[in-house]
Amino acid sequence: MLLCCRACRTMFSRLWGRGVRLLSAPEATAATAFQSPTPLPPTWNPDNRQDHTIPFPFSGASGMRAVMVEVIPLNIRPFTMAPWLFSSSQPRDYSLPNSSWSSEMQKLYEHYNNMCEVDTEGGNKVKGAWRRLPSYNSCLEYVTGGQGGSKVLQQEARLFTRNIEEQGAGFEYVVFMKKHEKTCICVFQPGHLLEGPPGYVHGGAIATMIDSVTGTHATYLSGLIMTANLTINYRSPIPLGSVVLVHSSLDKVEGRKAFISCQVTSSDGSKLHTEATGLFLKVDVRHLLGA
Ligand SMILES: CCCCCCCCCCCC(=O)SCCNC(=O)CCNC(=O)[C@H](O)C(C)(C)COP(=O)(O)OP(=O)(O)OC[C@H]1O[C@@H](n2cnc3c(N)ncnc32)[C@H](O)[C@@H]1OP(=O)(O)O
Repeated sequence: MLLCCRACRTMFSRLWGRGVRLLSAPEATAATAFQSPTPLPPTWNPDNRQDHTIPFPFSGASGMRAVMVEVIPLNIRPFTMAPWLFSSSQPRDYSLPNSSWSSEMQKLYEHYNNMCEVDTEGGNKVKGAWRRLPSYNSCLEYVTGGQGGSKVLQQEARLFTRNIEEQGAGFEYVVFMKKHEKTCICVFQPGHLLEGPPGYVHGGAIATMIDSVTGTHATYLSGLIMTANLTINYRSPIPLGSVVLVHSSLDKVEGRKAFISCQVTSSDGSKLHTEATGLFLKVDVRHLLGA
């Protein structure tokens, strides 16, 4: 971490005593040498090819004094760190269309969105079978899970799938839920940063999407949950930049356990890419906070 501006120094002061220390001059030199500019591999899309370099050493406004500090990993859980690290003002809904969405993605979004409940001019809601689930940091009003759950989710931390700033580069997706049938469908457009085999999506990125969609589904049905088990079979590769559907359906609930199955298919449903089953356990908020 480089203390180069007021924001960095503010964050540093918040983290001081929680696993952060100043580096000595030789240590700082070694750290900067280690982080020299590294070109990343070319991206999957020939039209989109560019060398990504990390500008370093930092060349900020003149007159600023940069200091290296080391962040020592401590047993600090992300939920307890979140309020200091993420402090933008208004939560943004990352599941709304943006300019990176292909026309197919947009079309599928509109298809499901047109079947969702809508607000009328009189302020009433007209019921549709489907509901669009807003992204992690703007979903509080819909979450089952009581006050404790709300407190955890009230923070503005983003699910990591929503942490790639460049639109279209990572996980572009929107989830819709059909509550009465206990199903969810996610329209997913994987971007070039998710590359695994050349031109195809990395299996870990597919697992991430499956966990996120089924986990979100379980959260809306049961409140706070954690994934206990996820079993995945990869049937056919997913081309980067394509649009696929992630189908999630609740199989059964047994006490704290929700069993959910999932299929990833091509957008017309004709090709099966991946199938999975997951077990989600309802947890107390204290479990997440490590109490
Ligand atoms: C609004 C949207 C925003 C929210 C949107 C969020 C979307 C993203 C969701 C991402 C979710 C994640 O990735 S969560 C991160 C990945 N997961 C984790 O890190 C979980 C780590 N594991 C744990 O914390 C724990 O092991 C738990 C919570 C899973 C279970 O612990 P526990 O609560 O103490 O339960 P325990 O007594 O052990 O077990 C209870 C019962 O479950 C069974 N059980 C427990 N684990 C397993 C297992 N792996 N496979 C089979 N069965 C199991 C036990 O046999 C027992 O059955 P019986 O004897 O009662 O019959």
